[in-house]
Amino acid sequence: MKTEEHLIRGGRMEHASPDYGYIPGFGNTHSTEAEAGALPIGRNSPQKPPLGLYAEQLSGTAFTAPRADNKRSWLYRILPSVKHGTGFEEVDAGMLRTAPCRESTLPSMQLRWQPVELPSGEDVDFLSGLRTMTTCGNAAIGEGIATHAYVANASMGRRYFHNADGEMLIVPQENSIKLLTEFGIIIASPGEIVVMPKGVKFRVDLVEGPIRGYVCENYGVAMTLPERGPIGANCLANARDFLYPVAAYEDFEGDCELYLKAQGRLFRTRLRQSPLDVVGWHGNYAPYKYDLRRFSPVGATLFDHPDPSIYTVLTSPSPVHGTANVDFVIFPERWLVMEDSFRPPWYHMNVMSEFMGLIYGVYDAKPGGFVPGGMSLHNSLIAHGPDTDAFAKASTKSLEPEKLSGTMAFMFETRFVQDPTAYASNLERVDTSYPDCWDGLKRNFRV
Ligand SMILES: O=C(O)Cc1cc(O)ccc1O
Ligand SMILES: [Fe+2]
Repeated sequence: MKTEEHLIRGGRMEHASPDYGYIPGFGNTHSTEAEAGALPIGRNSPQKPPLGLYAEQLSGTAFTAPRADNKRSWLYRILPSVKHGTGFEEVDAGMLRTAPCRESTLPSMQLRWQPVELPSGEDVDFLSGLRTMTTCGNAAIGEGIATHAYVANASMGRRYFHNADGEMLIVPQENSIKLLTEFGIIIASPGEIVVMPKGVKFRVDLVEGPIRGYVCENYGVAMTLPERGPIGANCLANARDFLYPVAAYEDFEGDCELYLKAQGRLFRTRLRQSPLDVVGWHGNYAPYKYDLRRFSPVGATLFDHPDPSIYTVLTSPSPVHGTANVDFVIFPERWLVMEDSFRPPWYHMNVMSEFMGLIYGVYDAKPGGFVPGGMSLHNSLIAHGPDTDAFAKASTKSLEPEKLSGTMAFMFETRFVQDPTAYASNLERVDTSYPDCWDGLKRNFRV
Protein backbone atom coordinates (compact mmCIF):
# COMPACT_ATOMS: atom_id res chain seq x y z
CA MET A 1 0.00 0.00 0.00
CA LYS A 2 1.45 3.35 -1.03
CA THR A 3 1.11 6.05 1.62
CA GLU A 4 1.97 9.71 1.79
CA GLU A 5 4.39 10.41 4.59
CA HIS A 6 3.16 13.88 5.54
CA LEU A 7 -0.27 12.59 6.53
CA ILE A 8 -1.43 13.07 10.09
CA ARG A 9 -2.62 9.73 11.35
CA GLY A 10 -5.41 8.92 13.79
CA GLY A 11 -6.94 5.54 14.60
CA ARG A 12 -10.09 3.84 15.79
CA MET A 13 -12.27 6.02 17.97
CA GLU A 14 -12.31 3.63 20.91
CA HIS A 15 -8.52 3.95 21.14
CA ALA A 16 -8.50 7.65 20.42
CA SER A 17 -7.25 10.03 23.01
CA PRO A 18 -6.63 13.75 22.92
CA ASP A 19 -3.01 12.68 22.21
CA TYR A 20 -4.02 12.35 18.56
CA GLY A 21 -3.82 16.13 18.68
CA TYR A 22 -5.41 18.41 16.11
CA ILE A 23 -4.50 19.86 12.74
CA PRO A 24 -4.15 23.67 12.84
CA GLY A 25 -5.17 26.24 10.24
CA PHE A 26 -8.55 27.88 9.55
CA GLY A 27 -10.05 26.79 6.25
CA ASN A 28 -6.93 24.94 5.11
CA THR A 29 -7.16 21.85 2.97
CA HIS A 30 -6.23 19.16 5.47
CA SER A 31 -5.45 15.47 4.86
CA THR A 32 -5.60 12.80 7.54
CA GLU A 33 -6.12 9.05 7.74
CA ALA A 34 -6.87 6.65 10.57
CA GLU A 35 -5.30 3.64 8.84
CA ALA A 36 -2.18 3.76 6.72
CA GLY A 37 -3.03 4.10 3.05
CA ALA A 38 -6.72 5.00 3.48
CA LEU A 39 -6.40 8.17 1.39
CA PRO A 40 -5.95 7.70 -2.34
CA ILE A 41 -2.87 9.48 -3.63
CA GLY A 42 -3.25 12.12 -6.32
CA ARG A 43 -6.94 11.57 -7.11
CA ASN A 44 -10.27 11.74 -5.33
CA SER A 45 -12.22 8.82 -6.69
CA PRO A 46 -10.08 6.00 -8.03
CA GLN A 47 -11.82 3.02 -9.54
CA LYS A 48 -11.13 1.06 -6.37
CA PRO A 49 -10.39 3.30 -3.37
CA PRO A 50 -7.77 1.91 -0.97
CA LEU A 51 -8.67 -0.58 1.78
CA GLY A 52 -12.04 -1.31 0.12
CA LEU A 53 -13.45 2.02 1.26
CA TYR A 54 -16.16 4.05 -0.47
CA ALA A 55 -15.33 7.57 -1.65
CA GLU A 56 -17.96 10.23 -0.86
CA GLN A 57 -17.91 13.98 -1.35
CA LEU A 58 -19.53 16.34 1.18
CA SER A 59 -19.92 19.83 -0.24
CA GLY A 60 -20.50 22.95 1.81
CA THR A 61 -20.80 25.38 -1.11
CA ALA A 62 -22.09 25.18 -4.68
CA PHE A 63 -19.59 23.37 -6.96
CA THR A 64 -19.20 26.65 -8.78
CA ALA A 65 -18.56 28.92 -5.75
CA PRO A 66 -15.44 31.06 -6.20
CA ARG A 67 -12.28 29.21 -5.27
CA ALA A 68 -11.71 31.39 -2.17
CA ASP A 69 -15.13 30.45 -0.78
CA ASN A 70 -15.37 26.91 -2.10
CA LYS A 71 -15.73 24.25 0.61
CA ARG A 72 -15.86 20.51 0.25
CA SER A 73 -14.30 17.39 1.71
CA TRP A 74 -13.73 13.87 0.47
CA LEU A 75 -14.57 11.11 2.91
CA TYR A 76 -13.27 7.54 2.56
CA ARG A 77 -15.65 5.39 4.53
CA ILE A 78 -16.65 1.81 5.26
CA LEU A 79 -20.14 2.35 3.81
CA PRO A 80 -21.50 5.36 1.93
CA SER A 81 -24.05 7.57 3.70
CA VAL A 82 -26.90 6.10 1.64
CA LYS A 83 -26.47 3.10 3.91
CA HIS A 84 -27.01 5.28 6.95
CA GLY A 85 -30.62 4.58 7.09
CA THR A 86 -33.48 4.68 4.77
CA GLY A 87 -36.80 4.38 6.49
CA PHE A 88 -36.61 7.59 8.46
CA GLU A 89 -39.67 8.11 10.64
CA GLU A 90 -40.66 11.50 12.00
CA VAL A 91 -40.31 11.90 15.76
CA ASP A 92 -41.34 14.65 18.17
CA ALA A 93 -38.86 17.52 17.87
CA GLY A 94 -39.14 18.14 21.62
CA MET A 95 -37.91 21.64 22.43
CA LEU A 96 -36.11 22.04 19.08
CA ARG A 97 -37.47 24.73 16.76
CA THR A 98 -36.46 26.00 13.33
CA ALA A 99 -37.25 29.32 11.63
CA PRO A 100 -39.78 30.44 10.66
CA CYS A 101 -41.38 29.83 14.03
CA ARG A 102 -43.75 32.37 15.55
CA GLU A 103 -44.67 31.17 19.01
CA SER A 104 -43.67 34.05 21.24
CA THR A 105 -46.14 35.35 23.78
CA LEU A 106 -43.63 37.82 25.23
CA PRO A 107 -43.73 41.58 24.72
CA SER A 108 -41.03 42.94 22.40
CA MET A 109 -38.76 44.37 25.05
CA GLN A 110 -35.49 43.66 26.83
CA LEU A 111 -35.46 39.99 27.82
CA ARG A 112 -33.26 37.95 30.10
CA TRP A 113 -33.31 34.31 31.20
CA GLN A 114 -31.75 32.53 34.17
CA PRO A 115 -29.49 29.57 33.30
CA VAL A 116 -31.28 26.32 32.45
CA GLU A 117 -30.82 23.98 35.43
CA LEU A 118 -28.59 20.96 34.98
CA PRO A 119 -30.74 17.82 34.77
CA SER A 120 -30.81 15.36 37.62
CA GLY A 121 -32.71 12.11 37.66
CA GLU A 122 -33.69 10.92 34.21
CA ASP A 123 -31.03 10.72 31.51
CA VAL A 124 -30.89 13.76 29.24
CA ASP A 125 -28.30 13.85 26.48
CA PHE A 126 -27.10 16.69 24.23
CA LEU A 127 -29.84 16.06 21.66
CA SER A 128 -32.76 15.65 24.05
CA GLY A 129 -31.38 18.51 26.17
CA LEU A 130 -31.20 20.97 23.28
CA ARG A 131 -33.88 23.66 23.57
CA THR A 132 -34.41 26.52 21.17
CA MET A 133 -34.54 29.99 22.67
CA THR A 134 -34.99 32.14 19.54
CA THR A 135 -35.25 31.78 15.76
CA CYS A 136 -35.11 34.23 12.88
CA GLY A 137 -35.01 34.20 9.09
CA ASN A 138 -35.88 31.03 7.27
CA ALA A 139 -33.82 27.84 7.29
CA ALA A 140 -35.23 26.74 3.93
CA ILE A 141 -33.80 29.77 2.17
CA GLY A 142 -30.53 29.77 4.08
CA GLU A 143 -31.04 32.97 6.05
CA GLY A 144 -31.10 33.61 9.78
CA ILE A 145 -30.22 31.64 12.86
CA ALA A 146 -31.61 29.80 15.85
CA THR A 147 -30.16 30.18 19.32
CA HIS A 148 -30.34 27.19 21.60
CA ALA A 149 -29.35 26.32 25.15
CA TYR A 150 -28.26 22.77 25.98
CA VAL A 151 -27.97 20.82 29.21
CA ALA A 152 -27.22 17.10 29.61
CA ASN A 153 -26.31 14.56 32.27
CA ALA A 154 -25.76 11.61 29.91
CA SER A 155 -23.68 10.81 26.84
CA MET A 156 -25.40 10.27 23.50
CA GLY A 157 -23.74 6.87 23.32
CA ARG A 158 -25.10 5.27 20.17
CA ARG A 159 -27.42 8.13 19.23
CA TYR A 160 -26.08 10.28 16.39
CA PHE A 161 -27.23 13.64 15.06
CA HIS A 162 -27.23 14.95 11.49
CA ASN A 163 -28.37 18.55 11.08
CA ALA A 164 -29.17 19.45 7.48
CA ASP A 165 -30.63 22.85 8.47
CA GLY A 166 -27.69 24.71 9.92
CA GLU A 167 -24.06 24.92 10.93
CA MET A 168 -23.80 24.62 14.73
CA LEU A 169 -21.51 26.89 16.70
CA ILE A 170 -21.33 25.24 20.12
CA VAL A 171 -20.28 27.26 23.19
CA PRO A 172 -19.66 25.06 26.26
CA GLN A 173 -20.37 26.89 29.51
CA GLU A 174 -20.34 24.10 32.14
CA ASN A 175 -17.91 21.17 31.79
CA SER A 176 -16.17 19.76 28.73
CA ILE A 177 -17.85 18.00 25.84
CA LYS A 178 -16.45 15.27 23.63
CA LEU A 179 -17.68 15.40 20.05
CA LEU A 180 -17.28 12.20 18.10
CA THR A 181 -17.71 13.19 14.46
CA GLU A 182 -17.31 11.76 10.98
CA PHE A 183 -14.02 13.67 10.84
CA GLY A 184 -12.59 12.58 14.21
CA ILE A 185 -12.80 13.59 17.84
CA ILE A 186 -12.94 17.09 19.31
CA ILE A 187 -12.85 17.76 23.04
CA ALA A 188 -13.83 21.28 24.08
CA SER A 189 -14.02 22.86 27.52
CA PRO A 190 -15.64 26.14 28.65
CA GLY A 191 -13.68 28.95 26.99
CA GLU A 192 -13.40 26.95 23.76
CA ILE A 193 -15.98 26.75 20.95
CA VAL A 194 -16.68 24.15 18.29
CA VAL A 195 -18.12 24.74 14.83
CA MET A 196 -19.93 21.76 13.31
CA PRO A 197 -20.63 22.36 9.62
CA LYS A 198 -24.08 21.70 8.20
CA GLY A 199 -24.52 18.01 7.39
CA VAL A 200 -21.72 16.49 9.50
CA LYS A 201 -22.85 13.53 11.63
CA PHE A 202 -21.77 13.51 15.24
CA ARG A 203 -22.59 12.62 18.80
CA VAL A 204 -21.73 14.34 22.06
CA ASP A 205 -20.41 12.47 25.10
CA LEU A 206 -19.76 13.77 28.59
CA VAL A 207 -16.18 14.01 29.85
CA GLU A 208 -16.33 15.20 33.45
CA GLY A 209 -19.96 15.59 34.54
CA PRO A 210 -23.17 17.30 33.46
CA ILE A 211 -22.90 19.90 30.73
CA ARG A 212 -24.50 23.22 29.85
CA GLY A 213 -23.86 25.59 26.99
CA TYR A 214 -25.19 27.53 24.07
CA VAL A 215 -25.55 26.87 20.33
CA CYS A 216 -25.91 29.26 17.43
CA GLU A 217 -27.44 27.36 14.54
CA ASN A 218 -26.48 29.29 11.44
CA TYR A 219 -28.74 28.74 8.42
CA GLY A 220 -26.62 31.09 6.30
CA VAL A 221 -23.20 30.98 4.68
CA ALA A 222 -20.62 29.06 6.75
CA MET A 223 -18.78 31.04 9.43
CA THR A 224 -15.57 32.62 8.30
CA LEU A 225 -12.94 34.93 9.78
CA PRO A 226 -13.88 38.62 9.52
CA GLU A 227 -11.78 41.05 7.50
CA ARG A 228 -9.26 42.97 9.60
CA GLY A 229 -9.21 46.15 7.48
CA PRO A 230 -6.70 48.70 8.80
CA ILE A 231 -5.87 46.44 11.77
CA GLY A 232 -3.62 44.58 9.35
CA ALA A 233 -2.54 40.97 9.16
CA ASN A 234 -2.45 40.12 12.87
CA CYS A 235 -4.50 40.09 16.10
CA LEU A 236 -8.16 39.23 16.69
CA ALA A 237 -8.63 35.53 15.83
CA ASN A 238 -5.57 34.10 14.10
CA ALA A 239 -6.03 31.28 11.56
CA ARG A 240 -3.38 29.05 13.10
CA ASP A 241 -5.35 28.72 16.35
CA PHE A 242 -8.29 26.92 14.72
CA LEU A 243 -7.91 23.17 15.25
CA TYR A 244 -9.31 20.36 13.10
CA PRO A 245 -9.68 16.72 14.21
CA VAL A 246 -7.43 13.89 13.11
CA ALA A 247 -9.29 11.07 11.30
CA ALA A 248 -10.78 8.48 13.64
CA TYR A 249 -13.55 5.97 13.02
CA GLU A 250 -15.92 3.54 14.69
CA ASP A 251 -16.41 0.04 13.30
CA PHE A 252 -18.82 -2.16 15.21
CA GLU A 253 -22.04 -4.03 14.69
CA GLY A 254 -24.82 -3.08 17.06
CA ASP A 255 -27.94 -0.98 17.36
CA CYS A 256 -27.60 2.76 16.80
CA GLU A 257 -30.02 5.55 16.05
CA LEU A 258 -29.42 8.39 13.64
CA TYR A 259 -31.49 11.58 14.04
CA LEU A 260 -31.83 13.91 11.10
CA LYS A 261 -33.08 17.49 11.40
CA ALA A 262 -34.24 18.70 8.01
CA GLN A 263 -36.67 21.52 7.21
CA GLY A 264 -37.23 21.89 10.94
CA ARG A 265 -38.54 18.36 11.36
CA LEU A 266 -36.80 15.63 13.32
CA PHE A 267 -36.51 12.12 11.87
CA ARG A 268 -35.03 8.92 13.25
CA THR A 269 -33.69 5.78 11.65
CA ARG A 270 -32.18 2.68 13.20
CA LEU A 271 -28.80 1.40 12.04
CA ARG A 272 -26.74 -1.70 12.68
CA GLN A 273 -23.42 0.11 12.31
CA SER A 274 -21.94 3.45 13.28
CA PRO A 275 -22.28 6.34 10.81
CA LEU A 276 -18.88 7.55 12.06
CA ASP A 277 -17.09 5.15 9.71
CA VAL A 278 -14.76 7.58 7.90
CA VAL A 279 -11.25 6.07 7.82
CA GLY A 280 -9.61 9.00 6.04
CA TRP A 281 -10.59 12.43 4.76
CA HIS A 282 -9.17 15.41 2.98
CA GLY A 283 -10.62 18.83 2.25
CA ASN A 284 -11.56 22.15 3.80
CA TYR A 285 -15.10 21.42 5.02
CA ALA A 286 -14.75 19.94 8.49
CA PRO A 287 -15.54 20.68 12.13
CA TYR A 288 -13.05 22.68 14.15
CA LYS A 289 -12.48 24.15 17.59
CA TYR A 290 -11.00 27.41 18.83
CA ASP A 291 -9.89 28.59 22.25
CA LEU A 292 -11.44 32.03 22.81
CA ARG A 293 -8.52 32.94 25.08
CA ARG A 294 -6.31 32.91 21.98
CA PHE A 295 -8.25 35.95 20.66
CA SER A 296 -6.04 39.04 20.72
CA PRO A 297 -8.37 41.99 21.41
CA VAL A 298 -7.59 45.31 19.75
CA GLY A 299 -9.29 48.28 21.37
CA ALA A 300 -9.38 52.00 22.07
CA THR A 301 -6.06 53.09 23.57
CA LEU A 302 -6.86 56.74 24.28
CA PHE A 303 -10.57 57.53 24.58
CA ASP A 304 -14.14 56.35 23.86
CA HIS A 305 -15.78 52.95 23.80
CA PRO A 306 -15.46 51.28 20.38
CA ASP A 307 -18.21 49.26 18.70
CA PRO A 308 -18.18 45.60 19.78
CA SER A 309 -17.56 44.50 16.20
CA ILE A 310 -13.84 44.78 17.06
CA TYR A 311 -14.29 41.56 19.00
CA THR A 312 -15.79 39.53 16.14
CA VAL A 313 -14.35 36.02 16.19
CA LEU A 314 -16.33 34.58 13.27
CA THR A 315 -18.91 35.94 10.87
CA SER A 316 -21.50 34.52 8.51
CA PRO A 317 -21.79 37.14 5.76
CA SER A 318 -25.13 37.95 4.13
CA PRO A 319 -25.92 39.30 0.67
CA VAL A 320 -26.15 42.78 2.26
CA HIS A 321 -22.64 44.16 2.16
CA GLY A 322 -21.07 44.57 5.62
CA THR A 323 -24.20 43.26 7.35
CA ALA A 324 -23.82 39.81 8.79
CA ASN A 325 -26.32 37.00 8.80
CA VAL A 326 -24.69 36.47 12.19
CA ASP A 327 -21.54 37.66 13.92
CA PHE A 328 -20.06 35.72 16.81
CA VAL A 329 -18.59 38.40 19.09
CA ILE A 330 -16.84 37.93 22.44
CA PHE A 331 -16.08 40.14 25.42
CA PRO A 332 -12.83 38.60 26.67
CA GLU A 333 -10.39 39.53 29.38
CA ARG A 334 -8.80 42.87 28.40
CA TRP A 335 -7.37 46.13 29.68
CA LEU A 336 -9.43 49.32 29.74
CA VAL A 337 -7.21 52.39 29.50
CA MET A 338 -9.47 55.03 27.92
CA GLU A 339 -9.20 58.55 29.42
CA ASP A 340 -12.18 60.82 30.04
CA SER A 341 -14.50 58.09 28.79
CA PHE A 342 -17.53 56.16 29.93
CA ARG A 343 -15.85 52.78 29.63
CA PRO A 344 -18.68 50.18 29.67
CA PRO A 345 -21.03 49.84 26.68
CA TRP A 346 -22.96 53.07 26.10
CA TYR A 347 -26.77 53.17 26.09
CA HIS A 348 -27.90 52.15 22.64
CA MET A 349 -30.59 50.96 20.25
CA ASN A 350 -29.03 48.67 17.64
CA VAL A 351 -30.58 47.76 14.33
CA MET A 352 -28.92 44.33 14.54
CA SER A 353 -30.42 42.05 17.21
CA GLU A 354 -28.30 40.74 20.04
CA PHE A 355 -28.51 37.41 21.86
CA MET A 356 -25.95 37.28 24.68
CA GLY A 357 -24.58 34.65 27.04
CA LEU A 358 -21.94 34.56 29.76
CA ILE A 359 -19.44 31.69 29.90
CA TYR A 360 -17.68 32.81 33.08
CA GLY A 361 -16.93 35.89 35.15
CA VAL A 362 -18.75 39.22 35.27
CA TYR A 363 -20.01 41.30 32.32
CA ASP A 364 -19.16 44.97 32.84
CA ALA A 365 -22.52 46.39 31.68
CA LYS A 366 -24.48 44.06 34.00
CA PRO A 367 -22.41 43.24 37.10
CA GLY A 368 -25.56 41.91 38.78
CA GLY A 369 -28.30 39.68 37.38
CA PHE A 370 -26.50 38.44 34.25
CA VAL A 371 -24.92 35.26 35.55
CA PRO A 372 -22.82 32.53 33.87
CA GLY A 373 -25.17 30.30 31.89
CA GLY A 374 -27.77 33.12 31.67
CA MET A 375 -29.03 34.62 28.42
CA SER A 376 -30.37 37.94 27.21
CA LEU A 377 -32.05 39.19 24.04
CA HIS A 378 -32.07 42.77 22.81
CA ASN A 379 -33.94 42.71 19.55
CA SER A 380 -33.64 45.24 16.76
CA LEU A 381 -33.88 48.82 18.08
CA ILE A 382 -34.87 47.81 21.62
CA ALA A 383 -33.07 50.17 24.02
CA HIS A 384 -30.57 48.76 26.51
CA GLY A 385 -27.28 49.50 28.25
CA PRO A 386 -25.58 49.48 31.63
CA ASP A 387 -27.66 48.88 34.75
CA THR A 388 -27.97 51.52 37.46
CA ASP A 389 -25.01 50.25 39.43
CA ALA A 390 -22.70 49.95 36.40
CA PHE A 391 -23.66 53.49 35.31
CA ALA A 392 -23.05 54.95 38.77
CA LYS A 393 -19.62 53.36 39.10
CA ALA A 394 -18.40 53.99 35.56
CA SER A 395 -19.38 57.65 35.56
CA THR A 396 -17.67 58.49 38.85
CA LYS A 397 -14.66 56.20 39.21
CA SER A 398 -11.09 57.36 38.79
CA LEU A 399 -9.90 56.24 35.37
CA GLU A 400 -6.76 54.27 36.13
CA PRO A 401 -5.84 51.49 33.68
CA GLU A 402 -8.07 48.60 34.71
CA LYS A 403 -8.05 44.96 33.74
CA LEU A 404 -11.32 43.11 33.21
CA SER A 405 -10.05 39.72 34.38
CA GLY A 406 -11.48 36.23 34.29
CA THR A 407 -14.46 37.10 32.11
CA MET A 408 -15.88 35.76 28.85
CA ALA A 409 -19.25 36.93 27.57
CA PHE A 410 -20.41 36.53 23.98
CA MET A 411 -23.04 37.75 21.54
CA PHE A 412 -24.77 36.21 18.53
CA GLU A 413 -25.59 39.36 16.57
CA THR A 414 -27.86 38.99 13.56
CA ARG A 415 -29.50 41.29 11.03
CA PHE A 416 -32.85 39.55 11.65
CA VAL A 417 -35.33 40.16 14.45
CA GLN A 418 -35.34 37.10 16.71
CA ASP A 419 -38.55 35.35 17.77
CA PRO A 420 -38.45 33.77 21.22
CA THR A 421 -39.89 30.25 21.20
CA ALA A 422 -42.77 29.01 23.34
CA TYR A 423 -40.14 27.43 25.59
CA ALA A 424 -38.38 30.80 26.01
CA SER A 425 -41.73 32.56 26.54
CA ASN A 426 -42.53 30.44 29.57
CA LEU A 427 -42.71 33.02 32.30
CA GLU A 428 -41.06 30.72 34.83
CA ARG A 429 -37.92 30.92 32.72
CA VAL A 430 -37.99 34.63 31.96
CA ASP A 431 -36.27 36.96 34.41
CA THR A 432 -39.25 39.30 34.66
CA SER A 433 -37.35 41.65 36.97
CA TYR A 434 -34.74 42.41 34.28
CA PRO A 435 -36.03 45.86 33.23
CA ASP A 436 -35.92 46.91 36.92
CA CYS A 437 -32.13 47.09 36.55
CA TRP A 438 -32.58 50.58 35.06
CA ASP A 439 -35.12 51.78 37.68
CA GLY A 440 -32.54 53.67 39.67
CA LEU A 441 -31.31 55.83 36.78
CA LYS A 442 -32.10 59.45 37.76
CA ARG A 443 -32.31 62.73 35.95
CA ASN A 444 -28.95 64.48 36.34
CA PHE A 445 -29.87 67.34 34.03
CA ARG A 446 -29.13 70.85 35.23
CA VAL A 447 -28.75 74.15 33.42
O1 LIG B 1 -25.50 45.27 24.67
C1 LIG B 1 -24.42 44.78 24.96
O2 LIG B 1 -24.04 44.67 26.14
C2 LIG B 1 -23.45 44.38 23.85
C3 LIG B 1 -22.70 45.56 23.40
C4 LIG B 1 -21.46 45.83 23.91
C5 LIG B 1 -20.77 46.96 23.55
O3 LIG B 1 -19.55 47.16 24.06
C6 LIG B 1 -21.33 47.86 22.66
C7 LIG B 1 -22.58 47.60 22.10
C8 LIG B 1 -23.25 46.44 22.47
O4 LIG B 1 -24.44 46.15 21.93
FE1 LIG C 1 -26.21 45.86 22.88
